[in-house]
Amino acid sequence: MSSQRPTTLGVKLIGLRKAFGPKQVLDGVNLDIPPNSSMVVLGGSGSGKSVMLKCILGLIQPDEGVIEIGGQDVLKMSARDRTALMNRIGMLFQNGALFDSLPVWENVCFKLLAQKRITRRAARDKAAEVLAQVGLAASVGDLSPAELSGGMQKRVALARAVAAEPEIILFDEPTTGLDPIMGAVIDGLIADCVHRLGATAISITHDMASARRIGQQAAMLYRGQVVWTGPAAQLGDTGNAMVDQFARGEREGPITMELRR
Ligand SMILES: Nc1ncnc2c1ncn2[C@@H]1O[C@H](COP(=O)(O)OP(=O)(O)OP(=O)(O)O)[C@@H](O)[C@H]1O
Repeated sequence: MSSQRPTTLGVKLIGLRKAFGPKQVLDGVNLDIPPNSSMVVLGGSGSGKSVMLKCILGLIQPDEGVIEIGGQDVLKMSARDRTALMNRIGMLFQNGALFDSLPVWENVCFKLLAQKRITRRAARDKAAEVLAQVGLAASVGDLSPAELSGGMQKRVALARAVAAEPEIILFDEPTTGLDPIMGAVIDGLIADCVHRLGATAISITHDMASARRIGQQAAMLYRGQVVWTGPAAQLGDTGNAMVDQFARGEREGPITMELRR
């Protein structure tokens, strides 16, 4: 994969709302992720982080609000234009979501093969090239995902997310379940891939070390809204009691008190 132009695609969410039944999960989310920047999104379990990513990806239709990608309102686009735009986005799903019925190389090139952008023979070579970028030997391409360790599965999932050279990449908890060293390795690979592609990145993580490694900016979702944005390097020392409590993992603070009510 050659080094690419920095993307011109940024993502802007304006007043995004989504309810499931009586549960208002997103309640007016505003967030601006400029082109070629990296944003990490924090928030408690069930705060709507994955729902937000799925809205951006077009997998969930929001009830209200605007999703602008590259300055265009995607909710008002024709289905065809939207599909073309979505093809410029890659996603690393929580738990990898690899297909055990396919060998690793087909997983890595799944999107390119499905869209007939590549022959099967070329896909094998492409998979070997992208696997090398995440530190895996070409021979791993012939294995089933079920034969791999958790860390290797995350590398394969990362390879799959970047194989089609997306301009926007969404990462949903890319290091959850890994030991701290493997987590740091995956963070390094994520940062390398995003940099090489010149991509815009949005990552969900519960790991503050990871957030500081992969994010320039951070945002915190709470009660369906973004309550803080700022430099990821400041996490734990932002001066915002809610964010600092969350980043430091402290039991006492505004978030606990609300839970006790
Ligand atoms: N398709 C769906 N149908 C109904 N409810 C849903 C659906 N998707 C998500 N939810 C609900 O929306 C809420 C937010 O879910 P979401 O997965 O976005 O949380 P999260 O912030 O990513 O949490 P975690 O950190 O635990 O992964 C949860 O209460 C969840 O049950």
